[in-house]
Amino acid sequence: MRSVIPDYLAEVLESVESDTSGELAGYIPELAAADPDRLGVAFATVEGVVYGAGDIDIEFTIQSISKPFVYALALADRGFDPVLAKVGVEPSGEAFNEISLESDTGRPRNPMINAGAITVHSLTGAEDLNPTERVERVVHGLSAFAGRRLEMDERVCASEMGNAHRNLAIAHMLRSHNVLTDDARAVVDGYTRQCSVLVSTRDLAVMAATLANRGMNPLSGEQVVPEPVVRQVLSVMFSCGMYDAAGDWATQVGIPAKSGVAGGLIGALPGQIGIASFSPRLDTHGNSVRGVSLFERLSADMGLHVMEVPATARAVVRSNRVVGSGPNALRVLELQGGIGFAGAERVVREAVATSPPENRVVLDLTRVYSIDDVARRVLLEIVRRLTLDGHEVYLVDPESIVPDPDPGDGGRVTVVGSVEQVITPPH
Ligand SMILES: NC(=O)CC[C@H](N)C(=O)O
Repeated sequence: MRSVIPDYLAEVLESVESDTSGELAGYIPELAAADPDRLGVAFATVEGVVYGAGDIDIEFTIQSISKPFVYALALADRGFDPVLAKVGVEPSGEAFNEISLESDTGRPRNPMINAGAITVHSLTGAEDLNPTERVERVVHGLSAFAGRRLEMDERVCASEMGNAHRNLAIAHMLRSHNVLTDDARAVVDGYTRQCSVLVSTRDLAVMAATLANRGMNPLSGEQVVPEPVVRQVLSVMFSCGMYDAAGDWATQVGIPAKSGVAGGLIGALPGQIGIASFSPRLDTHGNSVRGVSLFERLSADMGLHVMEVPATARAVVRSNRVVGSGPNALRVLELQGGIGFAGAERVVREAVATSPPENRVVLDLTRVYSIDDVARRVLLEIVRRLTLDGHEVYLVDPESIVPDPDPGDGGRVTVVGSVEQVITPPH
C-alpha cells in the first residue's frame, strides 16, 4: 500500500497553486529575482518521518525563520535572565522591521521582530566571541536543528547587506540605548548572515519537528536545546511569529509559526509534527501568500489547532473491576494513555466513587505511556489515602513509569510487574 499522506499533500498543493497574488520581497534585490512559482510543503513527524509534495528540496534563504531558532540558542547559551533583560516577549502588532522599543523598559518588544532578533543574535554563544565566531555558533546551531550542515548564500547576504539601511537604523537605535553593546554594523552583518543560511522545505520541516519534539532532533537524536527553552520559543512563536497578522493566525490556524521573506513558513505542533512550506510571493505583512493558505487548509482538514485537543482525561480509566472473590478479591483500576492533571483528577473521582470494599487495591499502569509531574503526585496521594483507609495498595508498573514511588506520610505501595503477581505472589 502507498502512504496516503503524500497524496493528500499533493492535493492540498494543487488547491493553492493557481493563486499568484502577492509580491516578491522587493527590498532585497537578490530575493526579488527569485522564481516566484516555486511551491512545496512538507511534514516531519517527531519520529523523523518526512512527507512532502512539490519543491521540497529546492534551497532558499531562511530569513526570519532563523529568529525562533537563534532565540533558542541564545536562551540555551546565556540562560533566560540575561536574554529577557534585553528582549521582551510582548506581541508588537507592528511590522517586522518597525523601528520601535518598549517605552517603559527600552527593550525591543519581542525576538520575532528585527529589533529583537538583531539583539538576540548578539546574545548567542559566549560573550567574548568575535563576530565571525558568533556567526559560526549560529550556523552550527541552525545545522543541529536541521540535522545536517547548512551553508550560507553569500550573494543574498551581500545583496541584503548592501541595502540594510533599515536594519542598520534599528541597530544604531539599539546601540544608543545600550541594548546592543557591540558594534552596530558588525551585529547587523552577523544577523544578515544568519538570515542568509540556505535551507530546503524538508530541512525546515525537520527543524520545526525538533521544536515539536521538545528540542530533540528526530533524525539525529541530538537534544539541541533544553525543554524549557522550547516552551519559551513556541510560546513566543504563537503570539508573535506572524508579526501584525499574529492574532488572525492564532485564531485561524492556531499553530506556533514563523515566516521568512524568502517565502518559507514553518509551524511546530507540540508532540506531533513540524510543518514547512515554500512559496515566495508575500502578502503585505511579509508572509507567504500560498503558505498561509496551505496552513489554513492543513489546520482545518487535520484538526491541528493547538486549542482543539481531544478530551484525553475521559479515557484515562480503562476499566474498574474486581478480580477474584472473598477476602482475596482485588479491586483493579486499569489506567491508560498519557496522564496529565485532568486525567489524574478523573482517577481520583473514580477512586472516591468506588470507595473499594476490597482490602487489596491495584492501580494498573501497564497501558500508561506518560504521566506528568502533577499527575504522579496526585496518584501517589491516592495511594497514601487508600493506605490510611486500611487498604493494601499495589502499583502494576512494568516499565517504571513512576520510578521509586513514595506516597510519603503513612502511605505504602508495592510495585509489581503484572496483576497476576498480586493474585499469586511469587514465592
Ligand atoms: N521577515 C523577514 O524574513 C526579514 C528578514 C530579513 N533578513 C530582514 O531582516 O529584513
